[in-house]
Amino acid sequence: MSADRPLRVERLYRFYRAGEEETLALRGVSLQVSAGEFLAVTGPSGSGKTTLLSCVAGTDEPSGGTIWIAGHRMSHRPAAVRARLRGRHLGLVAQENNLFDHLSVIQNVRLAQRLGAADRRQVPASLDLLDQLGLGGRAGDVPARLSSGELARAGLAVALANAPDLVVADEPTGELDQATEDDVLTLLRSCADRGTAVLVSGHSDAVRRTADRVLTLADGVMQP
Ligand SMILES: Nc1ncnc2c1ncn2[C@@H]1O[C@H](COP(=O)(O)OP(=O)(O)OP(=O)(O)O)[C@@H](O)[C@H]1O
Repeated sequence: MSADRPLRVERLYRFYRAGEEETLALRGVSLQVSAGEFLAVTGPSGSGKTTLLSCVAGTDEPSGGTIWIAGHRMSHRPAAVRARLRGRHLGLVAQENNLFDHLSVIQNVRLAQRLGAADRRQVPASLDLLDQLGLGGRAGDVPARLSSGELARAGLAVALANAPDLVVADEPTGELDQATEDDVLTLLRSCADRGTAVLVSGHSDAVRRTADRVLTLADGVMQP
């Protein structure tokens, strides 16, 4: 087991307590994603997918277990350390768009690059990245002028702004029409084909078909 795999999750637990009520959302989940691999996590509503991906992204803290991102421990670290690791190693694809409305597409990408503080030599030129995603002609437009497909691409450009080791997308295709869903999955697939590790949650057959490997969560437990 290599220490510098883009993602390693070991025996992850997450309890939620709300008053008297306790929910065990993750019960000893382990998984790994290799460079260039597209892993889909599927499972019924409430099975723990969002909880798992939030812990991986460091926006939530697990109750037990360990998460390693590109050889760095993400779990049980202060929020500021998790945010720094997220900026350097992770690209997050948000369900709602992750763009600032008053900035153009290219300004959004450049802002993500300034905040991410990744190794500058690895960071793609912002316009090259937009060209790769078919958005070169939209660089100067604000999000309100983009179609839903272009918005999804622009969100992905922000996620890829710092050449992340791992892209995490929680149900990225949830609200999208079929053509835009196919578009987003094709782009995530090509990220994996260029060597990035990709972790996606989702229900659809298209997500399952696009992935190299599909794992199923049920009631917080990864199914064999
Ligand atoms: N902040 C919270 N407080 C209390 N319980 C929570 C919280 N977040 C999630 N849960 C519970 O944890 C379990 C897993 O939820 P989670 O959102 O991770 O599932 P999911 O598989 O992503 O569902 P969906 O497909 O509907 O998004 C559920 O029982 C949910 O009610």
